[in-house]
Amino acid sequence: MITFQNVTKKYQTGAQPALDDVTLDIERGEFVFLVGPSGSGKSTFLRLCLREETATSGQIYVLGKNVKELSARRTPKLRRQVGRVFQDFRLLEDKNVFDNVALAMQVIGKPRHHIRTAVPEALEMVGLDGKEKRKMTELSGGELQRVAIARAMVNRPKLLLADEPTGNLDRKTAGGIMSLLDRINRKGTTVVMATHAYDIVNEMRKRVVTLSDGVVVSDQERGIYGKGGQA
Ligand SMILES: Nc1ncnc2c1ncn2[C@@H]1O[C@H](COP(=O)(O)OP(=O)(O)OP(=O)(O)O)[C@@H](O)[C@H]1O
Repeated sequence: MITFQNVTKKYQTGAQPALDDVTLDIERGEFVFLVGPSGSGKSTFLRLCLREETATSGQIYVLGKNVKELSARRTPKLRRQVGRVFQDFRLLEDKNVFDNVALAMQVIGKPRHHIRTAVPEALEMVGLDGKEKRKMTELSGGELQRVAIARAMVNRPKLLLADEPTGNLDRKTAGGIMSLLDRINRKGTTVVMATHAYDIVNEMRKRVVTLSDGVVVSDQERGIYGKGGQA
């Protein structure tokens, strides 16, 4: 699903590489936590997967495609096949719940009748059925993240990349979001989640890849992080 072969990423301004000779395989169906201190390279890893940044050296394969060799025309196609969730939700404030999710289908030209059935299904999956008309200002943080997850999943991607998706949520709300991501994974979507939240990582007992200064320092099945774990 994702393969990094000896990937190094140096930003122009940085003296140290953000990722330094990273080799990693993520298989179809896995749930992987990417952990490590601030600045260890987690977001860089996720951005490289979608060619938002290009590797300085090494090879990256995502969904069977060599990311470096993708033409400008094919890059958007890859991005459309990958769902994404962020700490700050990135929703459109002036649109309601339905429209925020529908937009992900409209931009890729899905027909209106398909949107009319797929959006309510996605909202039901995240537990927001009945809230289609709500504005973003009328939702809690947890609900906003559920809208963002519905938007990420409405086109049924095989891969979901989540960058600190619980960072703005309290512990209990974060737990609800993690149950939802777990359910999405169990239905077959590969999930890669960058996080600092050691309590969540330790509870979930999934694969944990730990980065430190751009280097993979550990990779554990059913791993733990912080307090008794790595990093
Ligand atoms: N656009 C950029 N230009 C220059 N340097 C960058 C850029 N983005 C990230 N870096 C640097 O690359 C390194 C890795 O950053 P990255 O954002 O990938 O880390 P992170 O583990 O996601 O951190 P955080 O947990 O704080 O989000 C850091 O030293 C950072 O300062």
